[in-house]
Amino acid sequence: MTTQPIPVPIATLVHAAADAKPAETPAVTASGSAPVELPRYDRAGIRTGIVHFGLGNFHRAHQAMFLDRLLALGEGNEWGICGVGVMPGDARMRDVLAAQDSLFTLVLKSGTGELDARVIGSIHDYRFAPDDREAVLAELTAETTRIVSLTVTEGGYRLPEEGTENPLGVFDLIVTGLARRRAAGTVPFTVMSCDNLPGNGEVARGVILEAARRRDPELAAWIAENVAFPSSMVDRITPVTTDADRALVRDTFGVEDAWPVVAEPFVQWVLEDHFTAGRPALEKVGVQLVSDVAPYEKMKLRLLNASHQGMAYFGLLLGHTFAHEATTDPRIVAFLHRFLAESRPTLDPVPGIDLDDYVNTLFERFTNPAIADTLNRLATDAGSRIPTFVLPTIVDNIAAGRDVTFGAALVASWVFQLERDGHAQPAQTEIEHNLTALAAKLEAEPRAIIEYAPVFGDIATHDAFVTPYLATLEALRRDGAAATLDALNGSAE
Ligand SMILES: NC(=O)c1ccc[n+]([C@@H]2O[C@H](COP(=O)([O-])OP(=O)(O)OC[C@H]3O[C@@H](n4cnc5c(N)ncnc54)[C@H](O)[C@@H]3O)[C@@H](O)[C@H]2O)c1
Ligand SMILES: O=P(O)(O)OC[C@@H](O)[C@@H](O)[C@H](O)[C@H](O)CO
Repeated sequence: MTTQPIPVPIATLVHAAADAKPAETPAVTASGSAPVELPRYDRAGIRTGIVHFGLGNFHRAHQAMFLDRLLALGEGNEWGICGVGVMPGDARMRDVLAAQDSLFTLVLKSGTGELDARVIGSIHDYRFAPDDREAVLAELTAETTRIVSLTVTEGGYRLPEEGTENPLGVFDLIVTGLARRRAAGTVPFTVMSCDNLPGNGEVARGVILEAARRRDPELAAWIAENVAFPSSMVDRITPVTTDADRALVRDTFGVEDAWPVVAEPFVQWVLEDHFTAGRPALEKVGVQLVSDVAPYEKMKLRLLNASHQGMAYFGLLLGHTFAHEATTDPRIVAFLHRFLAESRPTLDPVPGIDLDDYVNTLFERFTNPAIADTLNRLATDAGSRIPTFVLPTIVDNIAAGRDVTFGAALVASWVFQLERDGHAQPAQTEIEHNLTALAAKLEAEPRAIIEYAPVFGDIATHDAFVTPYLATLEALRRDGAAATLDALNGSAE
């Protein structure tokens, strides 16, 4: 019989490790537990160099982990992270981080059952904008803050209507911070988007310049001239934390942690080396610094993220719950391979990457059962994800005169699933509410959703898309998902 370790609060463990002599390292973990790496660097010496908006699971599994690696090398004290939350739901992160000295456990789970646990110490502060807007602005105006990074989701890059104020919005805060730095003669920070958007740096730049222009065109011109907006490709599949994850961290590693993060071992960060006021030595910890990130981003968004969309709606329609279930269903595997074959001609050569190997690795990652990524997570906010991950491929293929049968079928799978089951999460945005209303009209007006320009642009004017889209939508209604996939997969053989 195995006995479970007596769990120790995460901050207690880390403080004990910091006080221990190097030779005593193993003794500081909870007795009887599997080993967990603890930060052994002096956290008291860390200063905020990065303010991060949208401190959720992905940031904690990715950027915070890379900075933790740098700190473990004895470098980067001036690049500590201060998280900022602006959404009401971020109050929970505020409370958890406050209760555990901003520490959390990152558990990497391989497909063959190995676990690797590390307590991450690079986040050392957090501000919740609804509590104290000025405290956020103080972080943004401090000369020592040299990078402002973002993971605020694809939908987070929409500005409110002109004339509508949102003083707690990410971009209002950033523009106010930049305006104050300009007035004080302080060098501006770099804005580093780490969201899954093509040209994420350019997208962030466009939104920030527009928010600044609404306030003061001269401020917008100063930002355009002086602020760097590097683009990046970021990758690590990071699901939502479950109670089972909390129990695993407690019972296997002996760590009491209210909000650990579980992720896959694979990690990649390709980043444009363009910074206004310096950057951490990220090249020492595995980040690829490049002059042009575009081919990497295009590959990742059009292959990985688009496949996530391809498995999500068909997977849910076939009764699956998890990504690894959907990607071991032969119907979905065949569909995804055909969809990827359609996408491949739209990619540019990617330095150092063989696309066949890349796709094979994707399937190994998707089928990792330990990650238990839910299709519901992948299906959330489809109104932002379909135009980001799927439509650009369709548009490029139409322009080149190539077939778009599988891209159009993917879109139809989303629309049919939306009509049948509604959104994966309760509708929050105006776009989601409008999509709900359009889905209710689909029976009489099958083009209702694809003519909705905020999501689809003018794609409904192209018969090359509309014809296969309507055919799949009709087949889904008439024959169901399994028969529709069989017909699609068979037709392409
Ligand atoms: N989870 C992954 O596998 C993964 C991998 C690569 C990239 N990403 C990127 O990171 C983003 C966040 O993913 P996550 O897993 O951390 O999600 P999460 O739900 O754990 O965290 C999202 C964070 O963004 C904030 N946010 C959401 N909408 C916002 C808005 N309109 N304005 C300001 N803040 C907002 C939330 O409050 C939260 O703090 C993704 O949308 C994607 O762009 C995620
Ligand atoms: O997080 P999103 O909204 O960009 O997209 C959902 C998933 O496709 C995404 O989180 C992937 O898991 C991730 O991009 C892998 O690196």
